[in-house]
Amino acid sequence: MNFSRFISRVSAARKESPIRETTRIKLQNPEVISLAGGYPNPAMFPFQSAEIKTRDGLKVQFNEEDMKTALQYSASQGNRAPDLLKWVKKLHVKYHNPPIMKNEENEGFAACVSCGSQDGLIKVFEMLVNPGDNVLLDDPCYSGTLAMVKPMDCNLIPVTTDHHGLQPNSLLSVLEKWKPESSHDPKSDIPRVLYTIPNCGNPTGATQTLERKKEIYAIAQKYDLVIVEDDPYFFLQFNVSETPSPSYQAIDVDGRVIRCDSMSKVMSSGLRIGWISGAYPFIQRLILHQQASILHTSTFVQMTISRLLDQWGLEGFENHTKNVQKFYKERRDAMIKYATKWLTGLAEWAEPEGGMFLWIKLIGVDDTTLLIKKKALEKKVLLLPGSAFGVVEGTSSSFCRVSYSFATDEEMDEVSRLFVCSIVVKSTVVQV
Ligand SMILES: Cc1ncc(COP(=O)(O)O)c(CNc2cc3ccccc3n(O)c2=O)c1O
Repeated sequence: MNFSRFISRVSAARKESPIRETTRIKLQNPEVISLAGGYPNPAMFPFQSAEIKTRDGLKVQFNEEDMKTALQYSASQGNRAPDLLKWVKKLHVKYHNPPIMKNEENEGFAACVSCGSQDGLIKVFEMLVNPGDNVLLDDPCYSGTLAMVKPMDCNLIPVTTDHHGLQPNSLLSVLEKWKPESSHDPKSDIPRVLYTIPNCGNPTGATQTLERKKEIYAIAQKYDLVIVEDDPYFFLQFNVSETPSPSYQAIDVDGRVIRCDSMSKVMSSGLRIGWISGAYPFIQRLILHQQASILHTSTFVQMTISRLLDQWGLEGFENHTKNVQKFYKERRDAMIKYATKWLTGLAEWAEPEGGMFLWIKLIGVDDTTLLIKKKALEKKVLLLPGSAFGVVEGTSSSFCRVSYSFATDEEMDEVSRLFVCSIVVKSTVVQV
């Protein structure tokens, strides 16, 4: 892989901060007496100890000595002591077994902890995209990603999806405008980046089959694309009996996959823990970005997560994720029950295989925006119109996104009933 082909001008210009370099040296050589870094003295921190109880009766405890570490600056890449990065590697060996782990150190597997995958994702785009670039994305696309890339003055190219996610033929038809060999021409405007949500998509709930992932990966090899796989719902796949649908990282023999993971759906969304992983040449650029932006993700939060994982072990984490899968599957089933009860004949949908979202198409409604923002709201129903997820600004959408993660059965029943009222009122207006 020619990694430098993918690095933006801004990212290529980043250099290691001298201050952060001293942090790295000190962490790697604890015996060194350092007067270099501007570390505040922890004796002046007001917090002395902490204890967090878990639902399964465990305790994550921080004594006075622990707090000196937990409340102090730490390495930009992520905590090494105690070691969240160790856990990241263990989880990736278990769930993805990335082929690049066999590569030489300088092109092998690496990871950088971020404040949620959103923080990591915007840094990935800033690492890969120059103004004017052509960027390929799932369409519809997670609105949080659109908020990142739309201001970047690049040309966003939608790639059609269906209830199995990204369509390989759609990707091919978009790329046929270029010759694959154009990827060797630095002056060509051939796309270099494909962003996709491989499993339990937002907003569609779609999961790409392994066959599709292999087809798409082969296309990425042919046209020399980097695949940014944004996979915060990986652990929310409902096929709890089998192993989760493999990630792109699991089939990435070239080092062209940059993977975004999140703990938001399985551990906590407010603690803001995620990580970006992939080949070291990419992760190295992200670490430099962390040094220049947030310095590092909260040391205390990283230690909280790693200390719980130390107690759980991989088996305990697996048991927890199976509980999470079971919970969201039950919520999905309830949402389908009430949507079927109230919306049959008025709307259609594909049953999500995981995640938290149901993507509903209203029959006979060209664009749901006004219906959702006005009619539904008048009935005290708040949903998201499909237009919020369109790659191309102003695109109409017959869809709306429903999140079933929080609502009770009663709320789902009532929302579906009220939503029908707003649709029926709308269609009455149309008849008149
Ligand atoms: C595909 C995809 N990629 C990345 C992220 C960000 O995850 P994190 O930074 O690791 O927590 C997300 C989170 N999606 C949402 C978040 C959210 C937060 C408050 C209120 C509403 C929210 N709605 O609606 C969302 O869809 C996502 O779906």
